[in-house]
Amino acid sequence: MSGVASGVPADTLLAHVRDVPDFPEPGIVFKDITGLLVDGEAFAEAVRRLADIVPEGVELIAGMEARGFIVGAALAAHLGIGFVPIRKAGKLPPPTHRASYALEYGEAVLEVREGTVSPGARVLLVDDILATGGTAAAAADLVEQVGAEVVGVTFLLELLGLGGRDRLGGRVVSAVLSVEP
Ligand SMILES: O=P(O)(O)OC[C@H]1O[C@H](OP(=O)(O)OP(=O)(O)O)[C@H](O)[C@@H]1O
Ligand SMILES: Nc1ncnc2[nH]cnc12
Repeated sequence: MSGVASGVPADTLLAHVRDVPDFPEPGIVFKDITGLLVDGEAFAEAVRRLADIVPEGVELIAGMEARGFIVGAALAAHLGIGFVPIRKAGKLPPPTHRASYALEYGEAVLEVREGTVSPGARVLLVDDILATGGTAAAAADLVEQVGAEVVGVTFLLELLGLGGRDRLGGRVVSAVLSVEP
């Protein structure tokens, strides 16, 4: 499912990502992608670049609340395939499947509505940022709980040095951009 790579350098996209020190808590440098989303050309370029690195054979995209909805749904529409929201606890009516996880700042529970991911479906997980990998690992557990296959995990931005890839074990992991945290 490769798209045509454009000539826009990756650092042009990175220039739209703002560093916010000590947010949401002291010691965290928050990578704010709002500037990339609000610029139509940059957002479109980001979606094309995500499409370029989608593994072959993906049937469905699952995105993690909330920023994974933005990039995941845009990518799914670009590719013409379906999108499943993986939500934080308490947002979806029952019945749901659940998985708990820890992230760079705090802990949370993810849920997916029963019946939205079919057993055997070839699913690509999509999120904006890979940090410790806790969110993506929990989302992968959820998808596998229902008997579907995680064919890859794709991010807009990978924060290097936080062990995210290690946390995702032998999975196919790809990212459009990468930076030191
Ligand atoms: O690799 P990890 O350490 O798990 O961190 C990455 C996750 O953290 C952020 O989400 P956050 O939970 O802040 O929620 P949001 O998308 O609702 O802002 C980001 O959008 C990823 O989902
Ligand atoms: N440093 C960071 N910036 C933005 N989102 C994040 N999610 C986890 N770590 C993050």
